[in-house]
Amino acid sequence: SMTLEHGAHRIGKRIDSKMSRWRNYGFGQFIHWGLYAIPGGHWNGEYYGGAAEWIRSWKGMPNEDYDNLYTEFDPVDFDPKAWAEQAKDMGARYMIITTKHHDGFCLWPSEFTDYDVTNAPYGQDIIGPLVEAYDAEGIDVYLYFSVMDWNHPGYRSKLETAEDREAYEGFKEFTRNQLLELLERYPSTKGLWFDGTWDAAWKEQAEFADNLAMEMREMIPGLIIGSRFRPDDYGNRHFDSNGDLMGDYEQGWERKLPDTYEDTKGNDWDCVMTVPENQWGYHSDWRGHVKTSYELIEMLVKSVSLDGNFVMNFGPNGQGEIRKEERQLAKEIGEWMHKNQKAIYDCGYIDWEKQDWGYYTRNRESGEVYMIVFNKPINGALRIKTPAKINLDKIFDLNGPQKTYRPEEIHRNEYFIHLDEALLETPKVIVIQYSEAT
Ligand SMILES: C[C@@H]1N[C@@H](C#Cc2ccccc2)[C@H](O)[C@@H]1O
Repeated sequence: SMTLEHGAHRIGKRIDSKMSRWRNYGFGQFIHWGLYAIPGGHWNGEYYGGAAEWIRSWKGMPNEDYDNLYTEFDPVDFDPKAWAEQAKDMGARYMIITTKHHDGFCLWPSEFTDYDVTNAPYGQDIIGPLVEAYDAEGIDVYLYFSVMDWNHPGYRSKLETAEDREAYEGFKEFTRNQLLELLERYPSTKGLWFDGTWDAAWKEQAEFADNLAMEMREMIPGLIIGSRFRPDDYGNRHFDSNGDLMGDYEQGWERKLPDTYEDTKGNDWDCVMTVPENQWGYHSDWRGHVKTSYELIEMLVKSVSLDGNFVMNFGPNGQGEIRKEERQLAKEIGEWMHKNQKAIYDCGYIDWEKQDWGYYTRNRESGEVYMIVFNKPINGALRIKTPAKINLDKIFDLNGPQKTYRPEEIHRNEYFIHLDEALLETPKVIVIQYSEAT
């Protein structure tokens, strides 16, 4: 392997209690909110087919028109307590809020730029009340921060001239100042979710990013930072030039899921997921497929079954309201979570052979296994194959009358259990208590 100054500084998972808390969340909420919510995917009567939070990059939106949107930002319906209660009811255990997206507009009063909420009609801090409201609900808050910043004069996507490099030094200082400012203002945050770090200019900043990450971790010991922040000595991100994960967990699963445990490389990871195909910020005209609560629950379950966290995105509108489609999804997912959260919280992967009926999760403390059944076979027989020396001691429904199942052995370590239900209305959880033969 290569000698790297600024590659991975740890091989394998973090095992401290703060990271265990992160690992056990299971379910999180992403919130993308900012100036892009005002146009909501339209400008001058034209429909923008891209991701709403990228509308500034569209030829139909002149940059100066976008950059002046801050003069209209006055979300009179913003109600952080209502958002936090909804997240609690949905069963989210952490929340990631965009403090600054690629456009550079800051949802907190920043000392280092005028392009922030204090200079908009709204005039007040948005991040502080959100942190407070979510902390009050016991939901941990993480701060999303885009390094790429289209508003800052020193930002460069690549460094070609001496002038570029000069300007970029100022941009790096600005970036550091804003990050330390966020940790100073919101010390209860548990971590940072970085984005906008794919530029060539940033990929040359291995030493700067490494030192900044260390500085932030000194400010808040145990701070959780994923694989999307630092480039290594050769500009590699997520995994360094030796293939080792950089940061505390893998942030590569954006709008996609791993299919097998091997795909996760045995690392901690999160999947961040949009409700439409590709809209993070508010778009008033969702086209194409909009995911149902069934699909989102399956993605959540699949994530946990593969040792990851699933983070579902919400995009409040320009008035600060959460749209009805998202409210309905939160309600439906919450109904399932209220009855089945035991199969999600504090759970992760178990190396039993995946079956067509659905997914296994395993509680990391108790060792209790959960079968989460999505696909009932025509004959109602659910196959269970375990590694050798595993005894199935007790099998019963998580909900409803405590129905117990008698496994029918069909081969060594292979069984059927038989469902009574003619039809499953929602994904069904069955509990397996097992022991290992000594
Ligand atoms: C978490 C998500 N990352 C951002 C992006 C992107 C992007 C942009 C261009 C090509 C590929 C990905 C989205 O705007 C959203 O914030």
